[in-house]
Parts: sequence; structure tokens; C-alpha cells
Amino acid sequence: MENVFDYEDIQLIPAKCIVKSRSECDTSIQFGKHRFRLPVVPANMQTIIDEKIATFLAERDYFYVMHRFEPETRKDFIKSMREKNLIASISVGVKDEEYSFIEELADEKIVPDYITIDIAHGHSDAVIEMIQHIKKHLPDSFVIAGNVGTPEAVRELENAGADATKVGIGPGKVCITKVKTGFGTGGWQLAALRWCAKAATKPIIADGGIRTHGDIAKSIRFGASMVMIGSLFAGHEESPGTTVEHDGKLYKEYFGSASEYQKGEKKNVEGKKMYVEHKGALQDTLTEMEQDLQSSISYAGGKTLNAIRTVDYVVVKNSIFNGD
Ligand SMILES: NC(=O)C1=CN([C@@H]2O[C@H](COP(=O)(O)OP(=O)(O)OC[C@H]3O[C@@H](n4cnc5c(N)ncnc54)[C@H](OP(=O)(O)O)[C@@H]3O)[C@@H](O)[C@H]2O)C=CC1
Ligand SMILES: Nc1nc2c(ncn2[C@@H]2O[C@H](COP(=O)(O)O)[C@@H](O)[C@H]2O)c(=O)[nH]1
Repeated sequence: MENVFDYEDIQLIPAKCIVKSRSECDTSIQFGKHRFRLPVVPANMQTIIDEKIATFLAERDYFYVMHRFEPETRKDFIKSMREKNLIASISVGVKDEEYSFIEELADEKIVPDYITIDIAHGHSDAVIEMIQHIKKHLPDSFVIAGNVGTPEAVRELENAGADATKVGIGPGKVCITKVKTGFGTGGWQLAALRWCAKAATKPIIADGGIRTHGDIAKSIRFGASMVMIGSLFAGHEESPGTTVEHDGKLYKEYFGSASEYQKGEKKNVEGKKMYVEHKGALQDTLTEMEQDLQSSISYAGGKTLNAIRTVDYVVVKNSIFNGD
């Protein structure tokens, strides 16, 4: 594979500014049937999102994906979002009971707007069959399938009916897939994104490895429509998970969905737990992300996210050990 690089190896090159103020730059994105304020979605992990945060985000036109780790609550969750006239966006796995869950939703005419198939190794028959099952029973739901790390996987999931694919195997902050298995896109996630984007005919979500707001613009440049982020959203006042105090400082837990803390057992563990500094209010981070992205658009010489997609860039080999 030619030209392998990651976020910290790339600098985008500025183009002539066409706005008088960064506030003229529009960070919104059409994704499926809806338009969202930012091309950013908090990770569907139990220490990142819960029903309260999902409602907060949906009410303010941010995209969200609810996690799948309290499966019995999902039906009521969709109903309650519907009652509030908010988008319903859930996650599913691929085990047998998930097939009946999809059928139940269809029978009761409870139709989520977005369904994310959330599996570590998404290039599999299990995911292809689940895409086909959802499309058969809930054809109006927008299906996001993942996670994958190759163009071949993107093509196969798209051909199976996925409306978007999610790229990123192992670049996450609490991920240990790279060290436990030797596989993944950890350390070259941005190059993997570019590789996958060349094959994609539908939107791609870049998932994992985002360490700065500038990495969002870089993901857009290399083909992402949406960027999924865990660690930068961890540790807020609203974040689920316990808060601890250490040396007078407050921290919040952030653990992997394949960690023993999530699974409740040490079987096929590919995630770990860490503590992140308490960050304050979620809205402040979202606002800062929007302002930084407006600035990125202005450096790209445009007024919308599309301007970023065609900017020039340089590779400045500077890799730090991402993830793990
Ligand atoms: N983005 C990433 O890099 C990664 C993300 N995760 C996250 O961890 C959570 C748990 O993921 P996952 O274990 O897939 O979900 P599940 O525990 O729901 O398992 C999914 C199914 O796929 C089977 N399977 C076969 N091969 C694999 C494989 N290599 N990895 C995982 N499952 C496999 C599993 O069987 P069996 O368990 O018997 O093998 C199981 O039946 C998800 O939220 C996922 O997003 C986990 C690792 C990497
Ligand atoms: N290999 C693992 N990856 C995981 C696990 N739990 C979540 N994830 C992935 O990480 C991203 C978030 O990455 P970040 O760099 O923004 O923190 C998340 O969306 C998942 O794809 C895990 O246990 N193991």
C-alpha cells in the first residue's frame, strides 16, 4: 500500500479566504434524510451517550447514535424520541435475538430513522445478513454498517444494502485490538479512510483516532461525511460513568465497548478503561468544535464543508503512537 499516514502526519494547505467572518461558514451536513449542525457524532458507547444526551443532541439538530448495551430499553427509547418528534437512532448487534428485535419493531411499526450495526469486524456474512434483514423488514431505516477497514469491505456492505459504512478498526483511544490481534487501522486510520473512500459510493463515517478538532477537517478532506468520536466526548458533566477525584482533580471513566468493564467478563477483551479529566459542559465542546470547523472551512477558501474536500495537503511524517 502506498502512502501510509495518520492524522498527525498531515497538514492541510490554506486557500484564499472568501468570507469576512468565520461565522459565515456553514458546518452542517446532509446525512440520510436529515441535516445536522456538525459532521460529528459521539461514539455509541456506554460512557459517551445515554438517553438524556441523545435527547439533548437531537433537540439541537446534532446527529447521535444510541449504544446497544441495554437492549431491553431500545423499543421504549425509539417510542419516546418519536413522541418528542426527535430522530430515533439506535444500534444493533448480529446475534439471533437481534433478528427478532428487528421483526418486532417492524410488526409494531416502530421505525428508527437510523440503525447502526455495531460490530468489531464488520466485514462478515453476519453483518451482510443483518443489513439484508433490516432492509427487508424496515426499508425506511437508514442503515450504517461497520466497522471495516478495506475498500472490499465497503463495497460488499454497500452492495448488501448499507446506506453508509463506518471505517476504523483499532484506532480508538481505549482500543487494544492492535496489540491483542496484530490487525487494524490503528496508526494509519487516515490513510485507511482515504483508501476506503475511493471505493465508496455512499457516505463513510470515520470512526476512532480523532485527538484534536483539526482531525475532523482532515477526515472530511480524506472522504468522511461524518466523524465518530469517543475520547473527546468523554468526561463531560453530562457524560455517563463515574466521576473520581485524584489529587484534587476530577476525572471521569471512559471504557471500551469490548473491555471487561462493558462485557462483565474477561472474554475476547479488546478494550480498556481510562480516566479522562473532567471537561465541563458538553455544549461548550460542541460550540468549540463548530467554531474550529468554521475556521477550517475559511482556511479551505470556502463557505461550506465541501471546500475542505478538495484542499491540497502535505505529508509531514510525524507519527505518534495513536490509540493503545
Ligand atoms: N472499532 C473497533 O476497532 C472495535 C470496536 N469494538 C466494539 O466492541 C463492541 C463489541 O464488539 P463485538 O465483539 O463485535 O460484538 P459482539 O460481542 O456482539 O459479537 C459480535 C458477534 O460476532 C462474532 N465474531 C466473530 N469474529 C469476531 C471478531 N473478530 N470480533 C468480534 N466478534 C466476532 C462474535 O462471536 P464470538 O464473541 O463468539 O467471537 C459475536 O457472535 C462493539 O461495540 C464494537 O464496536 C470492539 C473491537 C474493535
Ligand atoms: N478496539 C476497540 N475499539 C473500541 C472499543 N470500544 C469502542 N471502540 C471504538 O473506538 C471508537 C472511539 O475512538 P476514540 O479514539 O474517539 O476514543 C468507537 O467509536 C469505537 O469504534 C473497544 O473496546 N475496543
